[in-house]
Amino acid sequence: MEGERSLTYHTVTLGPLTRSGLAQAEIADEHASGTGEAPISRPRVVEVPAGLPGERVTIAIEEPVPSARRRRARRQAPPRVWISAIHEASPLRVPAPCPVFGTCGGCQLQHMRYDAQLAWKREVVVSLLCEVGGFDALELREIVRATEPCDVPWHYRNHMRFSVNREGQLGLTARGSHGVLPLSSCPIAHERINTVLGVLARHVNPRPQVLVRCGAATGQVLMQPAPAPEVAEELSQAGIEVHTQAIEERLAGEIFRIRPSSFFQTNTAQAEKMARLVIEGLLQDRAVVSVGASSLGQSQALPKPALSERRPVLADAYCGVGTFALLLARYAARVYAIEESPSAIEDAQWNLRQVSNVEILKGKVEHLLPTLAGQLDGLVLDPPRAGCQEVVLEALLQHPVTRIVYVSCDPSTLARDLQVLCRRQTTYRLLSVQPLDMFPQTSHIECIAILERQA
Ligand SMILES: C[S@@+](CC[C@H](N)C(=O)[O-])C[C@H]1O[C@@H](n2cnc3c(N)ncnc32)[C@H](O)[C@@H]1O
Repeated sequence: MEGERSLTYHTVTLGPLTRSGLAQAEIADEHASGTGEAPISRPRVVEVPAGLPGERVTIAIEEPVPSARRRRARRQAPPRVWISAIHEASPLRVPAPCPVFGTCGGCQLQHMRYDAQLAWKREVVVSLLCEVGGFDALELREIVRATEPCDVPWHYRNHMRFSVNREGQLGLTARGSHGVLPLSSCPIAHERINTVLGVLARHVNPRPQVLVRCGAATGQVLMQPAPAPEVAEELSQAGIEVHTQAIEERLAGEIFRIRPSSFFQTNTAQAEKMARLVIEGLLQDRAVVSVGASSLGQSQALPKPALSERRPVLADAYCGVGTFALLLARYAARVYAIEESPSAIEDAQWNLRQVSNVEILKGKVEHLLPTLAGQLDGLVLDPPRAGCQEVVLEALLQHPVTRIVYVSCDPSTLARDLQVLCRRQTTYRLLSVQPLDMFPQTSHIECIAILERQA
């Protein structure tokens, strides 16, 4: 009936996790037979937040209210599902510290032991590389490394975008809805962001959103919009001097300026490891640099380049504020840094102001890389979640580059692009894929893949 919600309870054994980190549960769904006889029972799979494979649980399912708009669009909203009782818990289950875990759209895995999160992430990568990438499961055993853990898998996020509800309360949005869950702290936000959140929770905040960023290594805090004077005063008493235009962050011994809308890696400690993996992946065999796995995560300047070799010509495609370009400059004859966002370009120009061998190319990678690829010895690709455009991959097939390091925040588009580069054509060989836990407690997976041109 229109406007009435239906709520049912089912006791089930939970199946595997989806790639979004939700447990699958099969239930029997009853439909009217249409003949006036007994209803027909059909199996249906629902996705259960905060569940783990093999657990015996009772789940509550609240069907959405059918709206005329959705009926016209022939689109049914997913039901709201939650665990109402756990009868047999998985040995992988741990208490989730966040009171809104399971309801909040931010985290999916707080209830899972951290070592199991890491193992699950590797499995997701392997299965996508098999199913989408067309790679053989046996060869992937060697190629896909164990997920690189985050040393402290809490309070790592240096960037949070909070939503503000009609009452001016700040929070994160509930899973599958626009409803705001008011918060005064978040267990994955950096402690300085939580200090800000604690102060803002006592005030009526401007809608629709408040962005808070902090330099994990510098301690600087940026807010947008700028806080009202009385809020700024309270923040100052809490030890936070607010920046509104840009902050600085230190990574691998270099300082980067970051403006509010420029991309910067969300987890500074893991970004440091990533930077080392990128440099190592691109240059290791050139005897230009040796950055062993043992040095991962050490917050110090990168090693000096050897002087013996011809220095390579490199490109940092989708370069953001110039992170990899700046770190690679000392090892290269020339680095081309490609970026389309005006804000990130402005930051990159500042961050690269003291290096003379980096050229910033403003525009889309798909427009600029095809004419550049033929000159390159090495390339970093770090696209957004959508992965690389077909024209970018085509250019890399037409003009093979000796080494490519592909940094990906979505293993499904990584697998799709690797299929083109290494399987549809065998122009490149996949040397390694290193999952790196940039986003602990969530289902997001970051990977660094290293490709070599086939002889
Ligand atoms: C995942 S971020 C990587 C940034 C940088 N490599 C880093 O580690 O900080 C992707 C970047 O690509 C830029 N971008 C997205 N689509 C692009 C395109 N088609 N051409 C050029 N840049 C693009 C975004 O503005 C963003 O800065």
